[in-house]
Amino acid sequence: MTRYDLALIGFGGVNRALAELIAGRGDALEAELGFALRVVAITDLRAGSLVRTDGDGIDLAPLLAVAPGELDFSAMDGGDAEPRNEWVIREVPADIVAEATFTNPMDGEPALSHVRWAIEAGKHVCTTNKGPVALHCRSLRELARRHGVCFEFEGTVMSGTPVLRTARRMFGGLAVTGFEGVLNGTSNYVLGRLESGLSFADAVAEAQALGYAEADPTADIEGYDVQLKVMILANEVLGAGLTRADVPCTGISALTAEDVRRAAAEGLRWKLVGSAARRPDGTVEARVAPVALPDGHPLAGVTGPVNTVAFHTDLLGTVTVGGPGAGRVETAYALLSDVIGIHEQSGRAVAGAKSLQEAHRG
Ligand SMILES: NC(=O)c1ccc[n+]([C@@H]2O[C@H](COP(=O)([O-])OP(=O)(O)OC[C@H]3O[C@@H](n4cnc5c(N)ncnc54)[C@H](O)[C@@H]3O)[C@@H](O)[C@H]2O)c1
Ligand SMILES: N[C@@H](CCO)C(=O)O
Repeated sequence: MTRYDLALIGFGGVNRALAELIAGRGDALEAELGFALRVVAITDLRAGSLVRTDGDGIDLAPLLAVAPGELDFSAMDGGDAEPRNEWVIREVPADIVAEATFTNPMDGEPALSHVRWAIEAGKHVCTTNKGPVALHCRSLRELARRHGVCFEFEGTVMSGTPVLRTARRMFGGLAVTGFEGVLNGTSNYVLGRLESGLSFADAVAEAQALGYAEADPTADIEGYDVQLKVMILANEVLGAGLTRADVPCTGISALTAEDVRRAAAEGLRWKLVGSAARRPDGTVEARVAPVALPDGHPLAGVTGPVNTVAFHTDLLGTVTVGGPGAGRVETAYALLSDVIGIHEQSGRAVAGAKSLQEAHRG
């Protein structure tokens, strides 16, 4: 039975939910997917680092029994008060590094370094971190190709809803001309709560407690989170090569509860919309801005942390993908789907190498 050893970098909502998935349904996953998962290292800014490469690896149950803010690895066997990210990523034997530290929309650090170190050390990477992907995807892909490892990031757009894989695998042979979507769970949740009478601050606090918001929710409210997602989608699906400067961005902070409620009374729903469209000269224009959509519009009925993106194509017209856009478990599932993707690609690589060997022998 194949087994993948995982190093978890960042042990907040998402990677903790991944650990819960592995601890809670590892055996069922093993039976269904044909591979086992073992966590051999965890690092976190607040908890420190923990490494166990013997036996079953790290015993996850006792860690998960401790409240997130109170976890301290320093007194544990194999533990250290320091996160020791670089040492863990480069030196601890692991097959896959799951990166889920905070997203930095300016330069992608420190996640960018985490991803680079892992790839340079010959480890596959899956990440939910938008910074490195939006800002440096091309160079990281090239680095991964040179080192013969996978670089997966399904959770960076619409959490566990497989929008990137759908667009990459299912749109072959047709031209995507653009897309528009509700791509941030927090702001959409906040707009809905304003409509039902909550204050802006209380609505944001709820989204934080539910695990939807970024470490600094300004990124959700001012649209930077959607800006990164539009870049990722446009660069993946339209081959756009967009930088942040190419995507003008306005968030929802200028909207008041009164604006939202008055619009609703008039049959309009405020949504934070991220969009991109190919111009006749082949370049791509993109933006993030709040829009008051009429009730019948396909994006007007998208509520709470649900996200939806409508892709415009030449052969199929508009194809809409919708599902959870945020949430700890939903995003942990994206990491699991990345591991499945890595397993499939590794299987293909092994099968390809075997058939090459057979061809040489035959
Ligand atoms: N929560 C979601 O719904 C969601 C959805 C999609 C993508 N994401 C992305 O996934 C990532 C993780 O999200 P989350 O909800 O778990 O965030 P979180 O704030 O709950 O957890 C992040 C963790 O990373 C740790 N950390 C920060 N800097 C670190 C460093 N330098 N070294 C080691 N640990 C460090 C923090 O201590 C924290 O425990 C973020 O980049 C976020 O943008 C989150
Ligand atoms: N903070 C983000 C998480 C998902 O990327 C959101 O609310 O959509």
